[in-house]
Amino acid sequence: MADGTRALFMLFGGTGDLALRKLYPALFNLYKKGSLSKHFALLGLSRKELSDEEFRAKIMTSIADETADQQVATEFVSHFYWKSHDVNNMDHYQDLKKIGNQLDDQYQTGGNRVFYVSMAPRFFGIVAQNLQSQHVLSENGGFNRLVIEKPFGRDYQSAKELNDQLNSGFQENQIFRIDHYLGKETVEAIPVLRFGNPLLEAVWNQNYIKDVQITLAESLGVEDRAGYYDTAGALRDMIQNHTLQIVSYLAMDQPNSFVDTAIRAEKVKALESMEIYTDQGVKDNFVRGQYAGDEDHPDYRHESGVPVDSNNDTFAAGKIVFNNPRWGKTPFYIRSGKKLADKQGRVDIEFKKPLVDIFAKGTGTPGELQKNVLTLEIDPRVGLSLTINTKDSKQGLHTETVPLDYLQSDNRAAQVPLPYERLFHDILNGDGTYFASWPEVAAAWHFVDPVQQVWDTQQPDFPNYQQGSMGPTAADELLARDGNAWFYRGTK
Ligand SMILES: NC(=O)C1=CN([C@@H]2O[C@H](COP(=O)(O)OP(=O)(O)OC[C@H]3O[C@@H](n4cnc5c(N)ncnc54)[C@H](OP(=O)(O)O)[C@@H]3O)[C@@H](O)[C@H]2O)C=CC1
Ligand SMILES: O=C1O[C@H](COP(=O)(O)O)[C@@H](O)[C@H](O)[C@H]1O
Repeated sequence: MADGTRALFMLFGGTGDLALRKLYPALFNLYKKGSLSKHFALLGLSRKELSDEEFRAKIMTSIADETADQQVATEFVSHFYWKSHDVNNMDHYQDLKKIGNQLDDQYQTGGNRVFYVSMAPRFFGIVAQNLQSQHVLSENGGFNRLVIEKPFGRDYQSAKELNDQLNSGFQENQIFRIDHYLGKETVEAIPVLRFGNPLLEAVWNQNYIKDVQITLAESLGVEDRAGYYDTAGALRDMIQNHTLQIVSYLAMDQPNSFVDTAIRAEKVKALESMEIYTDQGVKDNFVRGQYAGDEDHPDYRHESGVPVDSNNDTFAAGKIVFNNPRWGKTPFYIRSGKKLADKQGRVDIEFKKPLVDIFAKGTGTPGELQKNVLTLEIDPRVGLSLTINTKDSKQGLHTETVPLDYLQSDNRAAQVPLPYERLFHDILNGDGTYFASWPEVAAAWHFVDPVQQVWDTQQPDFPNYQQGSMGPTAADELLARDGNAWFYRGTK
């Protein structure tokens, strides 16, 4: 990993939930695998007053599940330091500057700095601006990289304002907008599946693909995040970012080479060719939902922290139409929601049937040919399968469908890097392939904003789906109108 192994991390929100649950374990895994060398240090920051030792004890707890080897864990945490820091207090940045320089010298970091803002979104821009104006950026010839958590704005306008703030101190190639779905094994594999297999890429278009379905379903509800979630909803929380990012990898044209700039350029073109809906288009092509209660579980409006009159969407589904030659008539259906039948992240690609079914009038009792379906499983299993038509083993000609399957083994799954581990690795390498660029984020908001605007002005008929179902019936009708149906129906 060349010089990327040398770095000083400044982690804003160092005692936060995300840092403790995801970020430190991911860094620890990189350390165990040798991707982080002895030339790294991490300065944890928040308003809390902690000693280095108290901070290190928190890190030990955070990484406890990742190792039984106390010596490696102790070595790792010895690289961690704490500074009480209020991001609104300018004086505090002077301390950051001094400590940063000391740690650079002590760990010979080469002046490389990663600023990770793992805080509430209202602080993203403030931190970026203050780092620049208070001269905390490395001036020793190393790199300066800014990592921003989600959500990136709540509409195009707020995202643009945030982006302008970030740009005051950082250039686009220094900004890493985290979308943890892009660190998932199956999502990262999409470009390889498509561009590494001519037999797939040759048919990856409207001539052969009937429709594409993306499902990011969760069985959990809003849990303890109502404060955030009730201001976001499924459309902003899961569709604008994770779902449309997956759409972009599925829909883009082949880049000239597999480098981040070329890939991002193709992703943007795909996202910008999505049809932006009029108000009527939104009504025809998008469905929202909110879950009902049952005898054992409250409905969404009675979850802790949710207003009893909330019209927030806990489910969103839609149809995407592309105005480009590759996809012209092929719809992409997307859906995501909470309290659905299963935790299930997947892509189902339905191919067209042969124009003529020559087996339909054969001898015996022929079966009807079925569509080929390529399924990419993202969560909880990692795998892929392709259903194909073949002959069954009985006497006479009967067709049947069999799957060609790949399912990741438990053994292999145990070796797979965590999503945040992959993303940290890429940040250290300066590789933005699996991060959302600003034009992609902007295009996604341009698509989502009209939907949200219509929803904001219309009273929904909530609640409208049962917990444990796959969402409102209107989401099934959306596909039925085109003569299609969701391939994945849930296991309940
Ligand atoms: N938690 C999760 O599972 C996920 C979180 N995210 C995103 O990650 C980010 C962080 O979320 P999460 O960890 O849950 O948030 P938390 O509320 O758990 O942590 C927020 C952190 O910010 C610190 N903080 C708050 N105000 C200030 C201030 N003025 N100056 C300095 N530090 C401050 C807090 O510490 P203190 O009070 O001591 O100052 C705390 O360390 C958010 O953008 C969220 O959307 C994204 C996906 C999942
Ligand atoms: O970004 C988010 O993702 C999680 C789902 O992530 P997963 O990796 O568990 O599939 C979702 O629960 C959360 O609401 C959203 O903010």
